[in-house]
Amino acid sequence: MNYDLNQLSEQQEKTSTYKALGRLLKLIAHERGNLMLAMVAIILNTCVNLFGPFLIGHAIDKYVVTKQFHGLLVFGSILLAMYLLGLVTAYSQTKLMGGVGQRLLFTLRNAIFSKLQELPMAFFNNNKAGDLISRVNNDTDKINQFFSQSLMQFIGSIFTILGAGIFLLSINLKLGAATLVPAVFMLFFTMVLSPWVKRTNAANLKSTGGLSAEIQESLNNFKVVIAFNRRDYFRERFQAVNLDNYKTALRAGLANNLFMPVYTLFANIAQLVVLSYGIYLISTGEFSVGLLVSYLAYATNFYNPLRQLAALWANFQVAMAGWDRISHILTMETNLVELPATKNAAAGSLLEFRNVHFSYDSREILHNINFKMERGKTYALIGPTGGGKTTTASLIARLYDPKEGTVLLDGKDIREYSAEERSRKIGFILQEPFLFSGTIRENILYGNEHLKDYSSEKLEQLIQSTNLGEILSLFEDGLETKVTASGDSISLGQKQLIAFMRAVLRSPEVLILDEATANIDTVTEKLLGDILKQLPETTTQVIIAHRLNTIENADEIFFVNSGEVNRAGSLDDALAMLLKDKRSS
Ligand SMILES: Nc1ncnc2c1ncn2[C@@H]1O[C@H](COP(=O)(O)OP(=O)(O)OP(=O)(O)O)[C@@H](O)[C@H]1O
Repeated sequence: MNYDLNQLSEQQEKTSTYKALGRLLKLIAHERGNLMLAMVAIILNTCVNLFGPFLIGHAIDKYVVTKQFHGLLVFGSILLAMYLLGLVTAYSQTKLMGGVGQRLLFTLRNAIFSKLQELPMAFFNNNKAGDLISRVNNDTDKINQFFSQSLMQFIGSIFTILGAGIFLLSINLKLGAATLVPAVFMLFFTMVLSPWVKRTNAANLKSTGGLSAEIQESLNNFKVVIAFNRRDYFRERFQAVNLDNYKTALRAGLANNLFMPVYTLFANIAQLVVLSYGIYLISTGEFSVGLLVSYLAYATNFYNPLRQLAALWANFQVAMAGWDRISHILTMETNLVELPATKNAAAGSLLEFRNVHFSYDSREILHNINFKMERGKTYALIGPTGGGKTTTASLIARLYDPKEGTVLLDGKDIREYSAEERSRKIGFILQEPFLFSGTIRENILYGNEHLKDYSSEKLEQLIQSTNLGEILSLFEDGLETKVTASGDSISLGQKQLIAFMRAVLRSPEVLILDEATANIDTVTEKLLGDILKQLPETTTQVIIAHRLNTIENADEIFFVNSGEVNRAGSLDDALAMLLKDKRSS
């Protein structure tokens, strides 16, 4: 599956707007009641606006021309009541649709975020966090803006246009037809221009995503930026994407604002037609002054909402471009599907790689790998940098699936385990452990749901009984030690210690340590070694290490390099293999 969202957008640029709209409307299907109420409000509002000019024209011909001014008072009162109804209906529809828009925003953000939680590593390897943030924050808001501010105006405008059109044609067919001719040109102009408007808006949203990704990258790497004094480097990169964003925004602005002046021109031409043709008809006695006044108002009522539609149409195109970007995420599926469980798992090795091939992209990283790991034993993976150790460990933890072949856990294809079962069985301490802002206690509880209701005392007892007490005592405030966002308030070694406690407390059947002690002093490293020795006898350990002293107690050593995983025999053999590799490279 292709997980690159930006590449996908290019391939699917021609998605039909109406299909996309259909899918979006499904998301607010449960708001049917509110939508209907808002619709009633907008229809009432439209009727008020449409009948006003008719009543005024009628009053002029019947009471002003004949000088019966008492009737004007009655009509004035009716008009006032209608305008008040207009106020109430306009307020109601704004309030109702504001709610619908905000709830849609809420639902969309939840849906995208839950989808992001389901997607596999490959998705995150292919997309920048900043771009994803922009989709969750910015693109969803574009849709909210359309629904809460524009949709009802949109529908209201269409009703007003239809109503005014009917009045125009029914008052005088010839004059009505002449008045509507400019509208046909407007329709044609809109149809031709819309796809381009949507494209320019999509390019602008993509560029906003790129801008957000750039900011995120430079903020994440601020230490390197400062240490190398390369602020100018990121400044230049930022300026480049900012400039691109500025240009795409200008283009989108130009596209969005092109409708309005053109529509205004057509509306003015229509007024000219009404005036000149209308005066001609009065001179021939076919038309009255009152009717012409009403007629001018209806022509305005027809063309003003059309002009408003121009602005709303641009908002609609922006919202649809945003929705395209969001729906690409929502339609993504994880490629790590769960296979139906087979009944009889053949008992045997705890872990087995059977004819495994793996590549991230086109370059093969692991080629036809076969090995077994037994329960309760300790295995070491060694090899040169970039040799494929972390990749092998990632396949054991099913962060990825092999392109070919099978990884078996406890005799069963690893794909048959549910994500919960698998993560209960396998503990993984990553090269760069990630901590959440909060306390050590909260970080330890992450992934250890069964300990959630433990009191601090009970948790401390457990920590002592699993021999982790000495590690915890290295932190001044124990379990309550504060960890700030992304764990920058503590050292890398301390992070590894917390990740170590988190993994050991889960009592996994397989514990993978990927360079897990690389940043820890020798005394503490020995302490961790002692704790590992005291893990249940059935725990299988897979240790990835560059420092050979950390693996001297391993039962078996695998040498991972150039797509192969080979048994290294003794520690001396492993060292010889490493040296040979160094010399030949
Ligand atoms: N997400 C990824 N996308 C594309 N290629 C990757 C990715 N992760 C790793 N690789 C490539 O796969 C190869 C093996 O990487 P891996 O991290 O497994 O090596 P390693 O032996 O663990 O290295 P180290 O000792 O430096 O941690 C490397 O050439 C690396 O460039």
